[in-house]
Amino acid sequence: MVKKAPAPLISAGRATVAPPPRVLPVLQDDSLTDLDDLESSTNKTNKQSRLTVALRIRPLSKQEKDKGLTKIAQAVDSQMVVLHEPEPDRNDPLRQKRQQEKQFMFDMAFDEFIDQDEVYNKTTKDILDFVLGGYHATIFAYGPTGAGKTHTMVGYNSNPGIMVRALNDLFQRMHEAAEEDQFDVTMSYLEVYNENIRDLLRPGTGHLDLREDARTNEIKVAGLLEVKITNTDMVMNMLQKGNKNRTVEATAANATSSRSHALLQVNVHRRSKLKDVKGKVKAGRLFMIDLAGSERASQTKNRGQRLNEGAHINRSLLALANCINALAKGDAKYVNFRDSKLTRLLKDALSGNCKTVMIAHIAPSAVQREESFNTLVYADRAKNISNKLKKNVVDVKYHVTQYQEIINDLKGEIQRLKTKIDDDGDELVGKKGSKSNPLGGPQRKLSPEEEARRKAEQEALARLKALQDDLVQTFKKQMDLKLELLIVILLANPARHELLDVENSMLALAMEYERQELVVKEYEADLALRGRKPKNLLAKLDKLRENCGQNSPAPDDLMDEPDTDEDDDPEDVAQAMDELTFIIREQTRYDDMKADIEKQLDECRHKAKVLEEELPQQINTQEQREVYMLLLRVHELEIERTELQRDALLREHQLRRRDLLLVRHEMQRNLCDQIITRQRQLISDNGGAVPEDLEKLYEVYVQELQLPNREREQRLSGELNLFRYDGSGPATRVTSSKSRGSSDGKLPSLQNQQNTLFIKRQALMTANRRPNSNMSIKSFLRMDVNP
Ligand SMILES: Nc1ncnc2c1ncn2[C@@H]1O[C@H](COP(=O)(O)OP(=O)(O)OP(=O)(O)O)[C@@H](O)[C@H]1O
Repeated sequence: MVKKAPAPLISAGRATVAPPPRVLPVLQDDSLTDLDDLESSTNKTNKQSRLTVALRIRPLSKQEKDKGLTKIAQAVDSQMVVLHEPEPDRNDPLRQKRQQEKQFMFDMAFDEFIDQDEVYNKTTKDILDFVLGGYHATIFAYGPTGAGKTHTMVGYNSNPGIMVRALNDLFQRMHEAAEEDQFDVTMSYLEVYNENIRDLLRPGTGHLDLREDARTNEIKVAGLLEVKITNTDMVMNMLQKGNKNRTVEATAANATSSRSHALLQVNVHRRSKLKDVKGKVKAGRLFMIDLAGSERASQTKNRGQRLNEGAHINRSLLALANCINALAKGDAKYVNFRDSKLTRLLKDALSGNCKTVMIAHIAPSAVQREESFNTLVYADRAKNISNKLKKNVVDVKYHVTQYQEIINDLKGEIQRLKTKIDDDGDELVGKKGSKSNPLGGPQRKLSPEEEARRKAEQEALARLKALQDDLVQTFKKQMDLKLELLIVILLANPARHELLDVENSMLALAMEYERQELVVKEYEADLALRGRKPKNLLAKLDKLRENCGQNSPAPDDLMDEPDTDEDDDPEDVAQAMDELTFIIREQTRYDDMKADIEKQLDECRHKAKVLEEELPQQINTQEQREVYMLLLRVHELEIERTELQRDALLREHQLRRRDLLLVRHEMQRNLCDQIITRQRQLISDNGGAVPEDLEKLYEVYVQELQLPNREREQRLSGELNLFRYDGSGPATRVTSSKSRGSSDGKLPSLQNQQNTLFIKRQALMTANRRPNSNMSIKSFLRMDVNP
């Protein structure tokens, strides 16, 4: 029996991991708020996450090259894979008629030149944030035997695969976050061999059973060893141990063929070291799976035991393929996960609460064409599978209690010490004064020095008390001000009385401003085209804003300046100006309120600092010092709590704002579409011929609309680089890199191009409105526009 090369040992930062907290059952928290970037790939309305599918093609092996095999599979770009037909058989007319190549699109495509690091970075690196944020994630390698699955997932000492890289990275990140959070990490490693589950970390335990948790529907392996890991060295040891125990044999198709499916599971419990009032623990889970490869007996030339293994492997992979088929059709109800242990283990990854990445593998040579084609088809189908994502938050009851206890203890301690100080003060007075002379004897007259000392002590005590009260007041005021500031930031429109909608309203104001500004710009452009005197309305608005900023006494007057032009402004323009004036004043008002509160807060902070410096000098006894320290601590804790609440609200607010921005981009996009479509219609109505280069540019535009986002950006910027409009003639296709873009060597921004289109459309419409005027397409194109 051949064993796989041991897992590599690469050292990385160590992270110390705290002992596991006592946990209550797993809660499902639907919020996805701390995963901004990853969330963009999930549908926010139903929190569905589509399975991410990557396709990797391995290089031809030396033996394949020696045999003169040619490559028929190729990644033509970062997403598209093409599978060519082998040389057509002249004697087979059916084959000759077959389409010469098949194209497949995936989320990512990696050709032979893409190294392990890049594959890891693109498929898995970001998933770690997901896991550390309390989500479940699975990365699994799929494909026929010898296609490179183990190479990708496990790798070699010198060139480790995803499992090692992910665990190293995980510990690195935990190390970086160790100041704020505590982590509790466990791992288990198992294989499914001949439909039996074996513990790779404790192979002596025999076959293990699968159980389904009736409450959570989670599949569990009974008796599987779960090792608590605290650093990367430990992880590497465990991985090496597990890989040594994995069943690997030489076949004709692969000298180190995995005869089993290997599943590495890492559980990460994360909780805040800060006094987290919510007391939640995020329970993330990462599955990394190296499947055995499907095989054809003719290719592997297996006999006996190997043949039996192959049959088991094929059967479980067939069950997996059936599940993929059913899930891709959206028939989640009728998916039969029970057909094999593999599919039962993968149930969550394929249809549950899990962010899943499938890395499909194919070999490039013509000999494996059938297997490659099948893999591509299944990988393609898998793209249609979606999972429902939920953050897994574990409630740790004692965490909250503990936090409350800290405050209660501190308060109790303060009370005890205060009482002690009072008693000491009384005792002091009793010893020295008449009121509580314990002996009841005649009072001794105090010497002038004693009298002066007593007076000084009393004064010091009174000062200390006053300072304490002052400090408490300042802390309170500071907290009030912080809250007030929060309210001001959030409260953009007092009329609506919706605290959390402030920034949204501000944004809405800004959007409305842009919209109204467009009306004014359009009007100014129209005036310019008609040869009328410009009104400089925008400059007036700028001035108004400037004056508002300087608190000029009567900004209203600016807008009431008599108009020198004989015509009044059209109604819509006048309305737009009114709106714009109103918006500017509103924005200025909110800016002022915000600045005012911030100033008060600064003053308060300063005062607190002075007091904090002053107070210790007045403290004479240890007890007083302790009271002071405890008081500070209590207030610090309370401020901390307020700040946490504020951060949470701000964060929520930022998310809303981002949503609004998306809506706004979409609106802009629609506007552009309308402009382009109507402009084309106008050209066609006027019987004008669209120049070829402009037509091509339009084709690019239409194609670009149909492309997925990332490719859209690349393609559009590439294509736009080829076109240039210099204002002096028809747009030209530019070939030399030097002459690309505008005169300053830069490509005009998309926004500028849209503005250009917009202004030209206006010009054409205005010109054609005039009697006896019909602007030609040529002059339209030649028009000198400076958007
Ligand atoms: N991207 C790659 N670059 C270089 N060599 C590769 C690559 N992928 C695979 N190989 C090599 O191809 C051979 C087969 O790869 P591997 O064992 O990973 O295949 P597999 O899909 O896991 O096969 P099986 O299902 O039989 O276990 C190995 O010698 C491996 O080193």
